[in-house]
Amino acid sequence: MVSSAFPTIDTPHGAVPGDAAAWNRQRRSQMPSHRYRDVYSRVQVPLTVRAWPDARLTTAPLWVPVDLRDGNQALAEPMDPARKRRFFELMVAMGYKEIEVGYPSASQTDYDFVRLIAEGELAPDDVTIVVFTPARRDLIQRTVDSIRGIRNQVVIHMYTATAPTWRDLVLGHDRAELTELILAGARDVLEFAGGLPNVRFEFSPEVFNLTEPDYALEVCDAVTRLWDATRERPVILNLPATVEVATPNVYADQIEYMHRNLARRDAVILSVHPHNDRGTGIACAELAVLAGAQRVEGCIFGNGERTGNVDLATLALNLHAQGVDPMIDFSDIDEIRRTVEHANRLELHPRHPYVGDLVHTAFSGTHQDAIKKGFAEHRARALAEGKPERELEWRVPYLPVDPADLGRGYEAIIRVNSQSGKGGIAYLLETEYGIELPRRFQIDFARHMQKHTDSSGAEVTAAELLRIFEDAYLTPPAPRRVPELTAFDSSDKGTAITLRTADGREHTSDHDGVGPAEALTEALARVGIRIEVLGLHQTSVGTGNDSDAITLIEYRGDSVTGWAAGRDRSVLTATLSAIVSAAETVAAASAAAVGGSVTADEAGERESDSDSSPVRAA
Ligand SMILES: CC(=O)SCCNC(=O)CCNC(=O)[C@H](O)C(C)(C)COP(=O)(O)OP(=O)(O)OC[C@H]1O[C@@H](n2cnc3c(N)ncnc32)[C@H](O)[C@@H]1OP(=O)(O)O
Ligand SMILES: CC(C)C(=O)C(=O)O
Repeated sequence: MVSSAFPTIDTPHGAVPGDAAAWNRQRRSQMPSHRYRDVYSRVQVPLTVRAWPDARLTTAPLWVPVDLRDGNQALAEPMDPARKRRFFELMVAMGYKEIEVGYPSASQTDYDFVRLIAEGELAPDDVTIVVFTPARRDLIQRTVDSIRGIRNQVVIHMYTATAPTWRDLVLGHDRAELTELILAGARDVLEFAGGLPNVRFEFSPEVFNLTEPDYALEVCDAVTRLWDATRERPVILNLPATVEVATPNVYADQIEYMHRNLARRDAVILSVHPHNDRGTGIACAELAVLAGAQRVEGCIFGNGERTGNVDLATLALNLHAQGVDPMIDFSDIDEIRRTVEHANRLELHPRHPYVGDLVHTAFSGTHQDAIKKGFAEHRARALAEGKPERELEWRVPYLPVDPADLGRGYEAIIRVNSQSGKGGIAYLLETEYGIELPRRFQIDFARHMQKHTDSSGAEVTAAELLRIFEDAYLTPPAPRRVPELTAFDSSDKGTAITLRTADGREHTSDHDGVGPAEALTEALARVGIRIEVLGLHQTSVGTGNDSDAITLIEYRGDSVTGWAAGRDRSVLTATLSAIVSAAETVAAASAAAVGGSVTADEAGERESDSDSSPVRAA
């Protein structure tokens, strides 16, 4: 219940409590939003019952990349022939079967590229070539000239804007006059290309999304009648959201309206062509397919006029990520990206869906922890089910798809900065160096890391992580206080240990019935350094002949608890080093403590010279 004494803020679903300042701000901002109510208002769609909200995407639509036409016309520097060719070959290799290759009447480069296809071996037989033209006789003729002799299936794609603002301001025609202009163009297309058996036709009422639905329907039906659309020679009706102006549900309604009401529906391939002005081009395309669209035009990674055409890569990989085969090969997404960036001379954003440099990377601790656990579960399930990891159902949290599906490795998945936690740190050391850290050690190490990242503010690479690990655990504090271990002889009968104290005296002791770690702690106790090893963990760094053993110990001294590590080719020496390193911290803490327990961190700075190891004999 909202108290009447308390200010409220209006929301789309009623008033909610809010503070007075927010309330005042909300009454009026400086934005002149009222200017946009009429010009770009959405059209009214006469649809009362809609099926699209309950529909599901179960198969890929027909994809038509228009990078070489719509994408190209949006570039500051349109593609040169070499770039066009490389891009075209990429699209063919990825599996696209229908490709809009240009606007042959617009430029010699576009014309020549179509001729190159017509005269050469560039396009495999099963690839349909689409050429684009306005409804102008001279330009239609030139377009048809460009495709002479081509062996491939061809689509001649004719367009004219049909929305009121375009009719009034750009073309200067009312509805009837514009219909006549369009039909004249359609007749020209028929006259020049109707007799070519490998040619089909496409019509786009440009700015369909701002065209009155009844007029869009009238024009489209008139065109399919004139072109005599049949199941054998279907006509493509492409309904563009040329400038995206409304929420995606409105576009879905518009498409469903056309889908239900078009004449010759079974002789029409219903196509959509969303742009991305509101940032919802993807949603428009997906909902349009739910609403009846069978074909989608767009650009790979979404180049195109203003904010771009709909991004075909994201659309396809969205399908992939929900278990539907996109029918296009994205298994080397970085190579695709390199070619697209080269052709367009535009870089992709690091957070671009599926392909950006950072889209498979987690910096934040809880995400890293979840990913690490997800990977561990994935590997364990692969072993348990005896299946290759690449074939298992994917359940790793925060990664909607397995980066390996896109040809990416796992190196970039976890990166460490001040937002990271123990999980990410452990993951990086394990994947880069093979060092496996026990959970309690991870917690301790994460504190060291946090100090480092808080003060530097920067990202930490795996190599820096290893150095911080070495400084924190492998390098004993200075000055040295623990007697030097000069002899360590272990046999079935027992262990003899010699320690040399600072005054040069040697202390030899025998230890029967205990392991090497316990023997050393006993020997240290005899020279006054009491240390208890609470836990001992073995791991290694590196692989094969280049690997070193690492021993991690959790210890308790008189006034200090903590972790220490030792590293050596031999497991025994690594273990003894870890104990001596712990003993150094205990001795330093005893020297420093005035009472109470201190942690290893508080016991003193560690020197960075790793040659200072006091273990000599083992
Ligand atoms: C939404 C889209 O992506 S549409 C595609 C847009 N792409 C491009 O424009 C790139 C290629 N375009 C070009 O190279 C040139 O604009 C050309 C060759 C097509 C035409 O050039 P020009 O003859 O110099 O005309 P210009 O571009 O200045 O103006 C367009 C004219 O065509 C008319 N027009 C525009 N679209 C169409 C159309 N689809 N059908 C018929 N006429 C049209 C305009 O009303 C204007 O007529 P006007 O001169 O009588 O006022
Ligand atoms: C004319 C069509 C296909 C177009 O490019 C657009 O509307 O953006």
